[in-house]
Amino acid sequence: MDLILSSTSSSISHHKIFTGFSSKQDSRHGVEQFGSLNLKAMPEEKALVVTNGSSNNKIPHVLTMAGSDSGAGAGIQADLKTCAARGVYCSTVITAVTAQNTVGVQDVNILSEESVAAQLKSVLSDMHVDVVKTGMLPSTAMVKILLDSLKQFPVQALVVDPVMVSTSGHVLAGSSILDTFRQDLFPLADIVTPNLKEASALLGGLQLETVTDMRSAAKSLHDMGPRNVLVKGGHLPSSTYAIDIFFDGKDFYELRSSRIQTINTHGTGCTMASCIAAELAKGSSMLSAVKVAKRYVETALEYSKSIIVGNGSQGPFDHLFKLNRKKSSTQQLFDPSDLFLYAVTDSGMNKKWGRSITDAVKGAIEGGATIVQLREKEAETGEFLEAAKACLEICRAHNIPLLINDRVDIAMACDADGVHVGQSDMPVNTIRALLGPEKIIGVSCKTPEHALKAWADGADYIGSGGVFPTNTKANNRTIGLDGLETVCLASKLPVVAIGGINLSNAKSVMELGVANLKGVAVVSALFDQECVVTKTRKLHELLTETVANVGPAMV
Ligand SMILES: Cc1ncc(COP(=O)(O)OP(=O)(O)O)c(N)n1
Ligand SMILES: Cc1nc(C(=O)O)sc1CCOP(=O)(O)O
Ligand SMILES: [Mg+2]
Repeated sequence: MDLILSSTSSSISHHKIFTGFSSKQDSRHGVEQFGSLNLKAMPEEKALVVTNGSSNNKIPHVLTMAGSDSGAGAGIQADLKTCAARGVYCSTVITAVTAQNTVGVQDVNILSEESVAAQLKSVLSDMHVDVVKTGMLPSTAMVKILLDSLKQFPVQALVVDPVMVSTSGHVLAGSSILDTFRQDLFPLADIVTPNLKEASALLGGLQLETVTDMRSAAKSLHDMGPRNVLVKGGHLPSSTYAIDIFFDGKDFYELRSSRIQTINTHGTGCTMASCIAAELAKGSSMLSAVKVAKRYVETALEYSKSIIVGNGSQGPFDHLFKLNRKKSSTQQLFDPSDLFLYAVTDSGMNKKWGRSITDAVKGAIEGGATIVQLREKEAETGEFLEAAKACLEICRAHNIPLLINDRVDIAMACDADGVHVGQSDMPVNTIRALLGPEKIIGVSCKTPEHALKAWADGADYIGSGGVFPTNTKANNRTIGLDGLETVCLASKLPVVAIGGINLSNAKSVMELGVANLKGVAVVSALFDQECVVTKTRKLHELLTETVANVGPAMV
């Protein structure tokens, strides 16, 4: 998935000051700080135990208020599975019981207002809920009940998926509710996540057929009061990609993922919204939550594209595709600026200079390396795994991402932050399905075609080279500074340059001044040296100085 293709500012001035939603920032829903002591309307001693974010016993908690889907692809069931897959507790308030399957919706039984109010009270009066996510809200009265409950029991964030029509075309909330959504619910929402049909209905039947239309829709919906809007373009006609527009009141972000060829798409909307809620409950910023959610859906669809559940024309997908993987709690999320000084290890060089791989990694980090890749071509598997675990500990202690070259198995076994692979290694989409949405994947690219494929396959960055001749990699084709520039200009992903880069030529690389060229990856200039710290530090200083002179395009 291409997470952010463009981010352009809107010229509108907004009536609210956007503070963003993150673990360190406040929210409007009455809780001072996520992760700090939160004394909601609860018995005092209980609040102290369950709401202190620093307590190991506190599990992030999403409450979903939605309809039950008997086929379990969407609604409450999708929300439960999504939260489970993302490591978040999920409680439920059921608004309606639908009878549906892969063919369509056969029956809808709306629960009484009393029952809905009682469910809300049961959960909110007892449990610490971080985020409320709404799906099918079949009546105005239910919206009002929710709003009253939130007044009494404030939560950290409100995610509103304005469900109106099932994918099979069944009406799940009538048009009479539109005014309530617009006037009462949206102003309290941290994000609303309509699909094209819902956005159109909310905007009085406005035709939405292009990305430009989606942008204006996001802006108009934002004017109704939510802090953020995500217009999902999954049904956009004649688009090669699944494009969503995220608008935070200031900037537009165009989020693209590959359009997976499958009929198993039932429940993607509910899943997207509940994944956003789950990530927010864990303390993510809104943009990061949306990015992870989009990638989670894309990965689940890719993984489930051939599964068969039912005989109808729209099947569910497998939310729990990575159930057998343990979840990392300290994963480094990818930041393109991490590519600035990319240290790639080499066991031969370390042996030559009589140092261990862990000492090499420590030295590089001390000298200013911003990301580390273990490239141990000769290592025996067991030895490599032990070394990787030891290096991961060092990297985690310094918040430096650790990637593994080639060996997806080693990366999985030690829970590294990601992998770097070449053109003839395991395909990126397979790696993504194995590693999940948040791991970092880099791919070596020598041509614009490689670069575009890496992006379409869901990589996070590309390594491009050899910029200069190198002795470190046998038979490596040199593409030169020109070749690097051509790849950078074609790439929709951030780029790190590699191959023969050292203190005497790194300046010429960074002086290319292409915005997505984020740094240099280096082996011998750091590790075929007596002192790794000194060489890394010198290169860091040189890069910093060069980037400062080249100007803001590089940052
Ligand atoms: C950052 C970075 N870029 C390119 C490479 C080369 O990877 P690959 O083409 O798979 O070759 P090997 O490193 O496996 O020999 C890299 N390792 N890192
Ligand atoms: C590992 C690697 N990949 C390359 C590519 O062109 O993709 S060049 C290379 C070797 C880089 O080592 P040094 O910094 O010692 O030249
Ligand atoms: Mg390789």
